[in-house]
Amino acid sequence: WVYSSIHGFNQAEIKEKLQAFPGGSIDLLKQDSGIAVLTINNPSRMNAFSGSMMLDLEERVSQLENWPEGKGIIVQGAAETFCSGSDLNAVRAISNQQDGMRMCMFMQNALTRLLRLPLISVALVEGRALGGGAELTTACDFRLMAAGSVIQFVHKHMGLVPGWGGAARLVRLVGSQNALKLLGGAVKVDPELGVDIGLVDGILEGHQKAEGAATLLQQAENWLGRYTKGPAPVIQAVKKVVLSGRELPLSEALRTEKDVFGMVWGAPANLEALASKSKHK
Ligand SMILES: CCCC(=O)SCCNC(=O)CCNC(=O)[C@H](O)C(C)(C)COP(=O)(O)OP(=O)(O)OC[C@H]1O[C@@H](n2cnc3c(N)ncnc32)[C@H](O)[C@@H]1OP(=O)(O)O
Repeated sequence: WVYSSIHGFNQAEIKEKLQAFPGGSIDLLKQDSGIAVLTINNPSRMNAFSGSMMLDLEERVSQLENWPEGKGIIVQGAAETFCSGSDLNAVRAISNQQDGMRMCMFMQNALTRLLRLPLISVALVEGRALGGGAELTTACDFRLMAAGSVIQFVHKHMGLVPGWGGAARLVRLVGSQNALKLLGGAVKVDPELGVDIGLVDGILEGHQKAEGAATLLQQAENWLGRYTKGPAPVIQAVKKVVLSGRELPLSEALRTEKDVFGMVWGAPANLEALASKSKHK
């Protein structure tokens, strides 16, 4: 948690406020494969985040934090587009300083917890990821874009900067020079530019209607499958050591790595591998 009561954050207050802006949902499907699909679902507003969807998001993240069999997660938008950011109707209604700060802290908490899940996460971007939608993509470990899609930090055009943690994460992903260009120019990032600057990890074939053709979700599941093959405790351990390396100072990250190593050492997957005398040719 980035913010708690010691930072003057009153979660109950903002939850009550957000509840007053209903519409849409965040849907979670946990699959037997250990891959969950989280869908941003508000098609009549291009999957913009209503207040109740912000609350839903936090609830879904809590459910994923308690999923021992989980290995990966794909975040997608409903109806062939990703997410157009915050719902501008809600934004207008809470445009005062105090509510804005509370919403910002609430969303930073939720998205930080999403990124810190012990699951390998992928944002599957089809259509547009705008404003807060672009920020959401940075709260995943990887981003895959369908041909013709766009990620755009449109905040400057709204007289804003990112507030859901998107700027801090973007700098870590693409470096400060590229982040400054993307935010300062509100640049439309297409899949090719995304790959060039290291924001995007793969480009998916356009949505194919032909019978037998893989859907974008299937393509994303296949892509993620390379990294989630194996027992859940091992995949979760992989995510934990990378996360600590990414977020913590070196000595702390090393101590965390030792603790995580202690959890997999001598555990069933390790003993099975030793017994099978596997060769890594
Ligand atoms: C810290 C967070 C910062 C933020 O996220 S600020 C919000 C940033 N996002 C935006 O400003 C997006 C504004 N919307 C647009 O640019 C366009 O609607 C967009 C997404 C390019 C789609 O354009 P079109 O394909 O022409 O479709 P359209 O404009 O007719 O939209 C269809 C319906 O969706 C609605 N919509 C789209 N984005 C929304 C949003 N963010 N909040 C609330 N409603 C939104 C839009 O008003 C329209 O509704 P209606 O059919 O007129 O009732």
